[in-house]
Amino acid sequence: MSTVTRFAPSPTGYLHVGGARTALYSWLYAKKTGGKFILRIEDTDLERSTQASVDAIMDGMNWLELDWDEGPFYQTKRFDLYKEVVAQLLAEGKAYKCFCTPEEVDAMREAQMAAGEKPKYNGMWRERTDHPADKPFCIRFKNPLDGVVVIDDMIKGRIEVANAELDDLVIARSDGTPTYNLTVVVDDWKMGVTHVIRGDDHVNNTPRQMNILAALGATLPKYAHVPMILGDDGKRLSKRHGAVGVMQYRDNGFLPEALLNYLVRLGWSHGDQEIFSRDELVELFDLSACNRAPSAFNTEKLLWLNQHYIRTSPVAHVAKHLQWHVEDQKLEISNGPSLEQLIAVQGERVKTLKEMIEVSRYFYEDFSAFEENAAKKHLRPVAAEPLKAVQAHLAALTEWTAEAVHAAINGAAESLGLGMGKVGMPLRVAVTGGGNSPSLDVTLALIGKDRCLARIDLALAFIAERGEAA
Ligand SMILES: Nc1ncnc2c1ncn2[C@@H]1O[C@H](COP(=O)(O)OP(=O)(O)OP(=O)(O)O)[C@@H](O)[C@H]1O
Repeated sequence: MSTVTRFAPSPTGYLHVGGARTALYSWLYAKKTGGKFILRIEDTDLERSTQASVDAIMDGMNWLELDWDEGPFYQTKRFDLYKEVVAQLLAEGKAYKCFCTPEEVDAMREAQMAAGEKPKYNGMWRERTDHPADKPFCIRFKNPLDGVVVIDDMIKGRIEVANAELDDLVIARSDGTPTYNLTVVVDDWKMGVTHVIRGDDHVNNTPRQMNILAALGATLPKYAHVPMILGDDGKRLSKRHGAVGVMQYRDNGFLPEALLNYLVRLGWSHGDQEIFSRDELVELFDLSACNRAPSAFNTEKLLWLNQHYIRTSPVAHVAKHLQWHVEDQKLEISNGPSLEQLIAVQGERVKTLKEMIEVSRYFYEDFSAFEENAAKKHLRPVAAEPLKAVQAHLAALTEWTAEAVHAAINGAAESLGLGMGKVGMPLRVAVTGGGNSPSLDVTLALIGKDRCLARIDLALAFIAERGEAA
């Protein structure tokens, strides 16, 4: 039987990294075993679910290239099926009508708590047949009274839960709508899910769901409960706790493979290997090697991985993702270096694609002011002579290449008997506006001759003005 896994988010916001990692593990397991990965939208909470959230979740999955083989299936479109299953359980005596009012259920719980007992529905309507004709009712599942449910969890190992701990779960509300555990059970069953890989926030639901599946005569799937990713506050990341959405990482300049590599390692390891290509992951990923403990998000490591992928990925691929930031930051790049050229000079120097564009504007745009600290330090009156000399050497060049620029800077320094630094730093501030840039020869070559000469004029004017003011 081939593997079927699923990712089943509730569309109540964007896809955050906790959900994304759980989706990734389900996706990897399906790919690894040559099976199918299903996307199911658990949208039965009508008040909180929105189509915009469904779109945001799919955007996140698309960006991470977690492609689904089937779906998205919407639970709200499957109510007839759920109702049929509830009716079947009722007809077979595996579920029953409960006429308790919410007040009665509350009173029952309060009395149990006052007596020091664990609050639990006491099954008072389980065997009754004296059903009132005109009172609303919900439908409860007849949970077995004895025995234990054993979850042979692929990550957590064996978990045993006594049936005595589980009460008779409501599977349909008094308005006839099915409840969460019922819809999940029906879908996992009808969709032929063989492996339920989900966050361990669901582990308490599992024995209840297994009992309902057994009552339906369904083959039980295998379960793998993935530990939570925790936020800085030590609580599980969730939309309600302001977790960062996957697309925010795109906006912040991360490559999808860096986030994917980071997420897979956060909770799974293969020896001490840190870098995994997608193909390697499909080959090596193994649920039994997942951590049992929760993990905390570490941005430093993600940045390190991002830098690695910026440096080592095919330049055309990085350029494709960089283009998004060009547009996002509204940079006009037609009259400057190509993105491939930019990546070649800045790739080693930045940690994110966003930063790459932020620090590269001078290649494409003139600036109206020099960075204050850099100018204070390097555009002083003593810099005027070296700047004039280097400008003359540069102006005389007949070809504008990094080598020629290099020779011109050297020539200017030698003519004045100065070290390279005395010429180089003022020149850098003059042409880039600040004190940080890739190597000067390459930088000037990419900025272009006319722009460089004009910017040196501006720097000289700035120095002159400064001299007068002093
Ligand atoms: N912090 C987390 N770490 C790992 N997995 C998570 C985390 N939060 C949710 N998941 C898993 O992601 C999947 C989708 O969950 P869901 O759509 O309910 O997201 P959610 O963030 O938990 O929602 P909400 O914030 O509304 O509680 C489930 O399998 C869930 O267990």
